[in-house]
Amino acid sequence: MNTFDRHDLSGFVGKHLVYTYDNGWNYEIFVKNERTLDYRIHSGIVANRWVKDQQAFIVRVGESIYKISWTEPTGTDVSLIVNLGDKLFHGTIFFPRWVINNPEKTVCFQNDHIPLMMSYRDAGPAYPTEVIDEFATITFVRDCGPDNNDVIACAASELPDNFPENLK
Ligand SMILES: C=Cc1ccc(O)c(OC)c1
Repeated sequence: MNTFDRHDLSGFVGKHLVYTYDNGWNYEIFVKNERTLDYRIHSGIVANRWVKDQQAFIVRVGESIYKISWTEPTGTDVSLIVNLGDKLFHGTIFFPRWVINNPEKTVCFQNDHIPLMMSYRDAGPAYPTEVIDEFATITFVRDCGPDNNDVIACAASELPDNFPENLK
């Protein structure tokens, strides 16, 4: 039997993480509550995109291992494994073809453009999907408490040059 309580997300909710994928893409996530995340993207094909209050499935699959899965208004599907004990992370991103063709269309504060993103999603093309399956290294972790709206509050391009060192 498991020695951990799979329903206990208290070791994960409120965590603020920065991680770098092996392909060089740098991402930042805040686990806002048991069902919600905020994030911003520092580099990669959609650098400077940021999102608040994305609804997600968040589950515990090990003593300090969590999985987060969601589908976005753009039609992009994401599933992440966050292994806090080993500072190891794995992300699988399923990009619709239109995002690969025109990534700049998604670079915004998405919350201000939800109907537009859904219209892009519905216009497609969706296929063939581009699957990005990459490990990442967690470079920064801190606790910010649940439902904190100050953690992800601007685009990566609007942060001070010394981020994230200034947050430690
Ligand atoms: C497409 C969104 C997306 C992709 C990979 C990620 O690690 C992520 O973290 C918040 C978000």
